[in-house]
Amino acid sequence: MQCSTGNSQSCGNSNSEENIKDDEVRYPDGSVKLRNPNIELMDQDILYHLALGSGSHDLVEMFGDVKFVCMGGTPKRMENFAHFMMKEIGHKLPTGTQLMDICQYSYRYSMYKVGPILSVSHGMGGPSIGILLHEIIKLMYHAKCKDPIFFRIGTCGGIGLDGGTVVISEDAVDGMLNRYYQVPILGRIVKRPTRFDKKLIKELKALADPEDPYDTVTGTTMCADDFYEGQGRLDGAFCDYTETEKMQFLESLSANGVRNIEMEATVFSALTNQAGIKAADICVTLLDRLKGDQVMAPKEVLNEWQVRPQILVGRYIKRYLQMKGRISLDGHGSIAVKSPRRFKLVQQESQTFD
Ligand SMILES: O=P(O)(O)O[C@@H]1C[C@H](O)[C@@H](CO)O1
Ligand SMILES: O=c1cc[nH]c(=O)[nH]1
Repeated sequence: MQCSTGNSQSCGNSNSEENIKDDEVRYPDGSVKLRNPNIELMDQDILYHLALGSGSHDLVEMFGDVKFVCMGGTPKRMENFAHFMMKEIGHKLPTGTQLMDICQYSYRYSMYKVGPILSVSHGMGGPSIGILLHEIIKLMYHAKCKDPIFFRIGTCGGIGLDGGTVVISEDAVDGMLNRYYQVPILGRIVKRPTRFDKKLIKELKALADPEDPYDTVTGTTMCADDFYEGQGRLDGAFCDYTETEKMQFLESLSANGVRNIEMEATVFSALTNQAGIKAADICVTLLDRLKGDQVMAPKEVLNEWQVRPQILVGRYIKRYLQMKGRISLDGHGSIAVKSPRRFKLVQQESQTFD
């Protein structure tokens, strides 16, 4: 297997774009521009799977202040993340109100809003996150959100990494190690390059605390279309390969820089890249796939591990808001500003938080 370069030639399709121009995806004030001329000609746009619409809801009023869109597979994780962020940024709900699932009547996805943070579940696999991304990107457009940043906070299988390790994706490849997301459109295969924001990756990595009782690493993420055979497991309902073949495959992934396997990275990186939206995928490993297939860690351990990507993203968001003067520097909740000097260095190094 070879990693393709992911440029328009190797993708072999005119829809793969190397450089997306700013004015194609942003209005001068930074608000999201859609690369679909049909939408602005429509009387209203029904965001069917979110149970929201541009005709039925005042989307600017409801979502205009959103800066961070955080997504992960399960409704419970995203509800917990919303509560966690509420404490972190000291967000107070109006008296007598509580956090509500904004999309409860979609019966598809769950969505919570905490100030400038949206916390949304995406279900399992490419098609599910793909539909969500279309509608969330359109939501950003209708709400006139400015330069939003997207995070996926997920789980994965590690390649040569212990359970509980946090992996920040540098690249996303499919099960053939192609650096593109391939989708049939009007009877043609369209290949969209997968690309994460390098600066964002660097900033996140720098926010890993040496005192964290787990490792935070970066590397290539393989995105599979299946949990079992698609990830070379021996324990699916079917298996037509040997353990030796499985191990050869996993070793070849490792040799190609793949550090984890999950099921959304290609779609997530390709569609955010297509929309000109900065994005990062941060997952915790639930096991080392070089040592087994079954997820055996006890529920309490898995629950603790799942929080680790949230802590990293929480640090990023909190520090962003602190730098923007939107929350106080002495901070709230459990993510203390342990090392302001280090944060300053991160900023100087990457000239971020613009
Ligand atoms: O974000 P989550 O934990 O849902 O992502 C991974 C990839 C699949 O959707 C799922 C498989 O168990 O977990
Ligand atoms: O092995 C794993 C664990 C979580 N999610 C995956 O897709 N694979």
